[in-house]
Amino acid sequence: MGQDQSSVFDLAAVAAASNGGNNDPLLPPARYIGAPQKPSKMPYNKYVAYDKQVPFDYPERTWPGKRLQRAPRWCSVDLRDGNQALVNPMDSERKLRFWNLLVSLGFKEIEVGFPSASETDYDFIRMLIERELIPDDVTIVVLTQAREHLIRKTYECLKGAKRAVVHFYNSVSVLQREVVFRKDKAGIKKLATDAATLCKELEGEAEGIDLYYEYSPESFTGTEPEYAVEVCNAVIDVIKPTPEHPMIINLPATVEMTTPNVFADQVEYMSNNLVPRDAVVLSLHPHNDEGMGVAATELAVLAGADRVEGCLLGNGERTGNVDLVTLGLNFLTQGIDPQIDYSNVPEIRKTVEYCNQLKISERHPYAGNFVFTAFSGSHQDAIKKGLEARQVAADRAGADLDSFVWLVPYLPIDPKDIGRTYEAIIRVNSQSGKGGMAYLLKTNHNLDLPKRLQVEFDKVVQAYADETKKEVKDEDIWRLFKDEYLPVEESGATAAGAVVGDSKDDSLEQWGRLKLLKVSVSSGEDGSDTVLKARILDRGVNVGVDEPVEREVSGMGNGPLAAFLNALSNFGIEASVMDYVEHTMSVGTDAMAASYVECQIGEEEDPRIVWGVGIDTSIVTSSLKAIISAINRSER
Ligand SMILES: CC(=O)SCCNC(=O)CCNC(=O)[C@H](O)C(C)(C)COP(=O)(O)OP(=O)(O)OC[C@H]1O[C@@H](n2cnc3c(N)ncnc32)[C@H](O)[C@@H]1OP(=O)(O)O
Ligand SMILES: CC(C)C(=O)C(=O)O
Ligand SMILES: [Mg+2]
Repeated sequence: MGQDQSSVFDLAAVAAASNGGNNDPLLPPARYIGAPQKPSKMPYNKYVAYDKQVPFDYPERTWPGKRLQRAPRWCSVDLRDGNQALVNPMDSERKLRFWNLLVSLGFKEIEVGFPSASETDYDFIRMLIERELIPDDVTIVVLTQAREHLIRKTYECLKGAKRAVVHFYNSVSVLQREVVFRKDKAGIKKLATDAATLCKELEGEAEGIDLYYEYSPESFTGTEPEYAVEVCNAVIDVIKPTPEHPMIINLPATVEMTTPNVFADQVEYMSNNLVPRDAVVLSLHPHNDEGMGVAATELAVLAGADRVEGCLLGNGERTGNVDLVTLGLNFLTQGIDPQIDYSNVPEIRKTVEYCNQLKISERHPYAGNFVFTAFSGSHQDAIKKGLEARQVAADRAGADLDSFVWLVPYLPIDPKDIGRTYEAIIRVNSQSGKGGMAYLLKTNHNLDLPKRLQVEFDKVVQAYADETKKEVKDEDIWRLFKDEYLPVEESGATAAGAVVGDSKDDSLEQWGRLKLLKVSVSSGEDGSDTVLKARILDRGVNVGVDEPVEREVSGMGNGPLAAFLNALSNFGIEASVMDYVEHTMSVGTDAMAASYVECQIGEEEDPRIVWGVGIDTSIVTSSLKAIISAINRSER
């Protein structure tokens, strides 16, 4: 170790002794409700606040006032950093599959491996070069430590490539200088400049290759930014990039150890102090140790970074490299072209999971199974209303719905834009409300239930959800709905003259006293009243026990509904219609209609308010069936 500082552990111990360095005893107590929180047994005194390890402030920062305006240059490091983090590193078949995916998505810079580290990496890169699998507009990047034999091997591997970036790195952090390299600042800087000098010397062996360089002050986040500038500028001085032939200075958050605002300050400081800045592509290589990789990257882009390295769906060392899919789609949702084609996220996910032999989480942004699914009632209600309002607004504007502006509560992106569907947007469980069930009935069964009917049927669904304690699938909702509202057909038979639209489902118990078999409607003699004749099966109140009887009844009224209610008085049933809604369910000659009636049934002093539903090819018949449905339900 050099003489320019005492041990990092001594400094840390001093800071830790003062409560990690940042606990402020003078802060007023936090406001709270109820009992105060108790001190935990967590060993916080072991840890040292970031700015006590590497003091840094940058009041000149300008990034907080900036906004994202264009996509950075993207570089995938899946085949190198992602690969080195896998339980089973990719074989050449998997690497090639990943490579093909990256090329097809539009990546123009791809780090293809660490050729001096393994034969697999070396051979894979040779295969790409020799089989001419690298499109002219794609640049490969190869990584090497700043060590002579590894650099030499790297150049050997590149022979025959058209264009390549040699990426060399060495750690420069306070901790690694002391514990890994056991060198002082000057010694670490020399490691970097020696590597740069060797690279320049080896250029003779890289004849015919359009060669570029990338240097990473590894563990940048644990490094004094002033020192990182000193090392990077020394490397730049050796490489001598120009604006026409720039080099990449890549700032790795090898370990994420600060809040994103501090990282952005560090990056802006670097951006302002690298010389000559216009010959440098300033790059980020964020990891996600504290779960803020995406946030840190976005702020650091505001702070001046030109380029971002990461992995698809966030694979990578420990908690991963920053997720390029999330980043790209975050740009998209800000109205900025990500310049990478993420229009088929399920396909990307399939390939990434296959190649990495690792599964992503159900909640993974944009790609997880549940990210377009709402279980909770108020979310479902808002999504349903939002989708409907958007449709209305697009129709009003005469615009194509697929390209119409996307504003839907709880859905930051149109699932269709990334190859996902609406199918699973709304799923129902005990946390759901009427909106979810209504959405599924509308989307999957063309039934647009009136609001009060939704409220009524929701109680049935809710009771089922509470009883089963499971998700209520669309097929469950449909069975519950049929069982509740639609008269059940006798198993295996269709009664003579039966009207269509009855539910046939052998698994449902048959119930319901009345069944409409046939109906005819005509005008009365003076043309003012409607005369209705109906054949009705009366199975008795105790269905399956009482003997069924078929009865012909007739009635008159100022319309089919009134005439039918009048006819039903023959069964001693008193009913009146309070609300009536109908709609067609499909178009064409065999179009079906759905009717919903809210009926008051029974004595005036003790009436029951129930909804009934009818489905038929004839609107009139569907409305009569809806009345039968309501009456049957009132007696159930
Ligand atoms: C943050 C990152 O992701 S960096 C990339 C890390 N990726 C990988 O390591 C994957 C591939 N690496 C490997 O397979 C191996 O490390 C190899 C083949 C490259 C090198 O293997 P080895 O030489 O056997 O060993 P190892 O990696 O342990 O080397 C450690 C030595 O290199 C030095 N070293 C480590 N990194 C660097 C570097 N970037 N530049 C210069 N020296 C370095 C260490 O200080 C240590 O030196 P010492 O032996 O004098 O103590
Ligand atoms: C080699 C460097 C760029 C790296 O992967 C890291 O620091 O995380
Ligand atoms: Mg890394």
